[in-house]
Amino acid sequence: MFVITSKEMKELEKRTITDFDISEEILMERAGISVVQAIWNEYGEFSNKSFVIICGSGNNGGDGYVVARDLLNYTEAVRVISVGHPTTEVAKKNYERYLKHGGIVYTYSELGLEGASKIISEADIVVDALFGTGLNREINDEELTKLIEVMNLYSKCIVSVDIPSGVCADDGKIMGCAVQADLTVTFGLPKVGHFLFPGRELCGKLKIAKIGIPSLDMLTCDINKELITTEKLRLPNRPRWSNKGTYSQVIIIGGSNKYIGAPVLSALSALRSGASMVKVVSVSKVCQCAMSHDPALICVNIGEDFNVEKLEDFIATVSKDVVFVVGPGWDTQNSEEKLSIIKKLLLTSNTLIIDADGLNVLSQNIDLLREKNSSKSVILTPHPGEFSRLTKKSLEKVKQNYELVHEFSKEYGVITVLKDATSIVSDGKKIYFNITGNTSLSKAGSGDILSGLLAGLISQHLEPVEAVKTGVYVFGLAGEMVPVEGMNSAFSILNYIPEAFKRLRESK
Ligand SMILES: NC(=O)C1=CN([C@@H]2O[C@H](COP(=O)(O)OP(=O)(O)OC[C@H]3O[C@@H](n4cnc5c(N)ncnc54)[C@H](OP(=O)(O)O)[C@@H]3O)[C@@H](O)[C@H]2O)[C@H](O)CC1
Ligand SMILES: [K+]
Repeated sequence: MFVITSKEMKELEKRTITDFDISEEILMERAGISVVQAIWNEYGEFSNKSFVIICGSGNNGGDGYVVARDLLNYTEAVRVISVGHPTTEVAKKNYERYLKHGGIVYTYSELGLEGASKIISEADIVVDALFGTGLNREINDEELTKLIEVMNLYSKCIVSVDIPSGVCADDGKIMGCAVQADLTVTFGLPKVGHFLFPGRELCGKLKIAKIGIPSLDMLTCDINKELITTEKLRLPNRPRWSNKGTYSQVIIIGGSNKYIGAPVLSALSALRSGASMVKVVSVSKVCQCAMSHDPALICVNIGEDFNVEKLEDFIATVSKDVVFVVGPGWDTQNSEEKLSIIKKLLLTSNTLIIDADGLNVLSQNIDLLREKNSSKSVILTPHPGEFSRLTKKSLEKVKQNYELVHEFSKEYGVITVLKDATSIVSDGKKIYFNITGNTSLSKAGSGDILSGLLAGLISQHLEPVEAVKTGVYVFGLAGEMVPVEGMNSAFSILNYIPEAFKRLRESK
């Protein structure tokens, strides 16, 4: 499903109006009616319910007046609190129509905070039509801030029109203060702010209503952002005649005497996601740990401690058809030598996933990525801390920064997975958001599982970007399958990976 910014939404709206002769009025009418329908579907019939609609001065408020008018068809218990007189032609029209239908409007300036609080607390459902995609600055007006606080404090239930007022549609950030909705009904296509935190949390349940905007193909509009959903995801093809040689080997280079388990988690995850042969190349203790967990793993022991020559010798023997994962549990000692290993791996034509300390080492010389073999796919799987080191930008600046993920991937010719509660993937062309998962994944070791899972999918010949999309989605699903959220070790997530794949296969 495509995801858009407020600017893109305005462009789609404009083309719908000019190229398809569907007026702004029709769009607003349909937007308002779709909110009423969504409320009915969610909360049941209206005869025993009371409503208050908080309308701002723009078209979001205009939608609110349509909602109010349509609700009058079902109940008399409808009130509007207007915050500023409607300023656009269509909003004005719908304000007038509501009045003509006998609708009651209180102005916030006359009611004051106390009066507004009373009306809000008495209503069963508060419809938030204060600001939508037109919010263009921080809300710093004291009276507005107080109103939003009162809505959050006293409402029994809030339904936001398009987006919770105060949430920036383009990045999900709170612009001073914001409404916490129970249900949000958006129009046409979801906006980025619906999927990035805190906006994602403030939406409550999200419904996407069709209001008559033609498809992107018809509008000849190129949108480069998508939400990862099951329909388009690819799964590996495993022909019945295949044998272990049909698939690529997965080779995990990582682990240290400090972090013994990380590469083992990665390796076990690769097996769970379908890899046929997984090697762990590491120090003795890691190899022992790997063997004790699964004798089917193949270990290449480089000695008691990190040994660059032995690693180089091993890499020289590796055939073409391999997926490398470098970094889980590596630690950052001997970073110069480790950097030289990454350089060697970048020169092979095999797919390379760089994770964890592999990324921390790489951040000392990011330009190494420019030397990669041109036919090669490189995947980086940073969490925000690692991405901050890679880009030399503050954590604040990189968190959820989908444009940066996009630019970085384009600049270095890599696929980047910025892992977070909403993960962001880019191959430098498109941007994908993944929203599966929960806090069962917020655990040490879960990143190692993801890198192994991606390697397992690529070993079964999925295109790297397809593997990444499927991988992050399935990884999230596996996290959601933990019986009690958060009460788990990362290790237990491994058990849910096959089941998560099954669920994805069945849902297609
Ligand atoms: N896009 C579509 O296809 C459709 C959209 N609809 C609805 O329209 C809104 C967007 O409407 P718009 O009029 O562009 O914007 P808003 O209603 O969200 O807000 C604009 C008004 O708010 C003022 N504003 C903005 N930021 C602040 C702030 N921080 N503090 C105070 N006031 C603020 C702004 O004032 P200006 O001074 O900047 O002019 C405007 O007065 C969309 O979200 C949908 O709900 C359609 O009806 C259906 C089709
Ligand atoms: K709103």
